[in-house]
Amino acid sequence: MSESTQQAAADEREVDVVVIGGGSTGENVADRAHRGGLEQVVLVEDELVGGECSYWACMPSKALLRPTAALAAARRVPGAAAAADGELDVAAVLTRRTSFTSDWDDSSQVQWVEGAGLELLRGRARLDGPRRVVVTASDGTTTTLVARHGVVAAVGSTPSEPPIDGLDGVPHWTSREATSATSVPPRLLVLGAGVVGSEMATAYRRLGAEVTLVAGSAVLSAFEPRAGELVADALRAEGAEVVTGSRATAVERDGDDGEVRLTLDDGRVLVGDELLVATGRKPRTGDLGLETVGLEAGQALDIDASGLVAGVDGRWFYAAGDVTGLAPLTHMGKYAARAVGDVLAARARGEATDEPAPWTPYATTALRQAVPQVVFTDPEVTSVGMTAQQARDAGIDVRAVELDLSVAGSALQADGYTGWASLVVDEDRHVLVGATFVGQDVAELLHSATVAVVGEVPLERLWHAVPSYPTISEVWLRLLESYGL
Ligand SMILES: Cc1cc2nc3c(=O)[nH]c(=O)nc-3n(C[C@H](O)[C@H](O)[C@H](O)COP(=O)(O)OP(=O)(O)OC[C@H]3O[C@@H](n4cnc5c(N)ncnc54)[C@H](O)[C@@H]3O)c2cc1C
Ligand SMILES: NC(=O)c1ccc[n+]([C@@H]2O[C@H](COP(=O)([O-])OP(=O)(O)OC[C@H]3O[C@@H](n4cnc5c(N)ncnc54)[C@H](O)[C@@H]3O)[C@@H](O)[C@H]2O)c1
Repeated sequence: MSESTQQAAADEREVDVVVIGGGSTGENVADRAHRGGLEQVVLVEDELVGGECSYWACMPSKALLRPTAALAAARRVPGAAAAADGELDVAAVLTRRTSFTSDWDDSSQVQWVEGAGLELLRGRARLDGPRRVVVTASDGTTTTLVARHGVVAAVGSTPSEPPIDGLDGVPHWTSREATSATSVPPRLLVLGAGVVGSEMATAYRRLGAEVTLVAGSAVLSAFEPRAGELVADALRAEGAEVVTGSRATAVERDGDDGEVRLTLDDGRVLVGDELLVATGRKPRTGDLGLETVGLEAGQALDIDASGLVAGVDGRWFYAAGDVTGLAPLTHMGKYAARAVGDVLAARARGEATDEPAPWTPYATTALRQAVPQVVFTDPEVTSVGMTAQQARDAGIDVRAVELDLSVAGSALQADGYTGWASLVVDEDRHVLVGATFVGQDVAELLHSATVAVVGEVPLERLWHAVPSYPTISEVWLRLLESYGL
């Protein structure tokens, strides 16, 4: 027992489960474990209950994007366009965004936690050896929890920034400032053209900023290459500058909020009034006490199919959500959370002792095989499963079919509709292992592809899933025809 734990011994309590992190993932683990029959489930949260998604990620970012997408959509439909020729009301957009974050107040989520029968403990949690968690409250008092059935790390991730000369000393935006800003900078530099960079470049361009998007790679390089090309084309068409294949080497700023100058590896210097660094995320495990259970501080937590962390003795330490480095998305964190909460309850009853088989109730198979994602740029980019290249790299005998998205439904949706779609087929099994749709309003098309991938529906049977006319879903028919059905 460490010195800090000895001091806190008077406050030591045994409980069923400790969930560290009250974000969307942690809330769901705790709820499922409790519903499964575990009475004393303690949720430990250091900041706002609800985590990144509610306050600085999904909700506010989509709230910034949605009004601009609605306006752009109306302007693409003659007749409606005439009624939509005014200016975007930026103040109203920001106000609505703030309402979606409940003004960064977590009272309603706290109410939900309490109503669900969970115990909320405010403070910073640290592991202190197997099954032990020391929680330090903001006034310095500590509580030691000893978990009978398990400890779950659902601590999320934080921005990861590249080593750029001067960056540490220059105040700049991360996704938190970009999603909570109270005004729009006249000129915004965005470093990183992944999901955060592409979405925020779209939002801020449409809110009136001059935007320059810079990436070492192509835009949205984790997706099919055509998806990123179409998003880059659209951003350029709306007046943003898109610089790909360039790395930033140095940054400087006049004072704390003056002009920012970003130097690129080809010598160019970009100038802006604000800089958003959106170059990926890292697991929030730097100060979690991982070394007290034989793991390395700062590492992503490697999990088995039931969420059990690899490299730790005994069956008590689980992880879910961004901290695992797998599919850092709210819906996938919650999917993993359901499995972990359920398996904790099952194992407390003496059931589910082995690692679960793929696609069985306690398994998180989709985390590795069928991750759906929507990027809310315009065009939207949606994908599930593997890109053609990823499938080839995995040794699958692949055939990819792709086409421009142009069907009666898309023509009706918007004049000049621009879109693209592809299917990645495993030729041995004749099933889909991946799909991508790009275009306005394709987000709702994605779940059909997810069902096809997860269900391993043979193409010959998929042929009988007839898309309604005239909808954008008709692209499914065109894709299957292109395949040769
Ligand atoms: C700008 C942006 C937009 C995004 N948009 C989307 C989207 O549209 N759709 C989507 O699916 N995903 C989106 N994501 C990803 C999504 O936000 C994350 O995948 C999700 O929030 C992860 O949830 P989590 O519960 O694992 O982690 P978090 O939400 O980060 O929650 C972890 C919680 O743990 C707490 N915590 C950490 N360490 C401790 C500790 N030691 N003690 C106590 N508490 C601790 C933190 O305070 C935090 O509340 C977006 C991300 C960003 C950055
Ligand atoms: N709609 C959504 O689902 C949504 C929205 C936002 C974020 N997210 C989640 O958040 C995660 C993090 O997003 P992100 O955009 O921060 O990361 P990301 O991994 O998607 O993209 C990082 C980008 O930074 C670039 N980059 C890295 N180092 C660089 C350097 N030194 N110089 C220039 N460019 C550099 C990369 O080339 C890439 O374009 C995503 O993986 C996603 O899961 C999801």
